[in-house]
Amino acid sequence: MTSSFDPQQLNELIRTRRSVFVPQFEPSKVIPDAIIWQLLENANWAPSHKRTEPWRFVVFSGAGLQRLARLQADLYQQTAGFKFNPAKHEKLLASPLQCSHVIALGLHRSDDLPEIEDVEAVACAVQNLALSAHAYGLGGFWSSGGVTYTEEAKAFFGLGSSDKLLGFFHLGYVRTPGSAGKRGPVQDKVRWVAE
Ligand SMILES: Cc1cc2nc3c(=O)[nH]c(=O)nc-3n(C[C@H](O)[C@H](O)[C@H](O)COP(=O)(O)O)c2cc1C
Repeated sequence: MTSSFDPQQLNELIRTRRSVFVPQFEPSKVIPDAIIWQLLENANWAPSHKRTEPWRFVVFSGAGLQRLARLQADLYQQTAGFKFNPAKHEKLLASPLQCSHVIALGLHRSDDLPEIEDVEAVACAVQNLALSAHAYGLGGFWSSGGVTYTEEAKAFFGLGSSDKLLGFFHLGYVRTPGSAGKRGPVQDKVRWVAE
């Protein structure tokens, strides 16, 4: 079977995708929801063992970003204890408002698979989302900070007690591109057995 895709384009897309962080976003420039749906559709085409499709997304935009900011900051205040850091609290309040959209990344547990397979499938979905954002000329990054792994956050994102919140994908138009990426040689991570 011959492919109608250009592998060079895919190589370029994958290798030039960079995490673009909130201070690099164009403030107050909003991505059309139709594009966000394309990113979500591509995320939904990720593979999953037994087709459990464990990814669950909650999209925040407009006034929803303020709700997210308030929720994160309040939850952090309630759960941080002696580690409470006012600068972190301030950042949790401010950073969603500098994004076009923030997508909470949830994992819905399947009863008949090891948890790691659900995590793997959600990670595939998030990578589809990240590459799609890059293809549309958007910036974004996966954050697992803030309230990500707190039990208290789950209910707000429609997750049950055995489900997981894996973080947030922040999205915006790029004002300041990141520096070139860097990876160690793939040869150092591969063992090739041919005989
Ligand atoms: C599961 C996961 C969690 C991450 N969490 C954070 C985070 O909390 N804060 C952050 O600045 N970057 C986070 N990142 C982004 C990484 O810092 C980034 O991917 C890495 O530096 C490589 O850069 P690149 O994405 O431009 O190739 C996360 C990435 C992954 C895959």
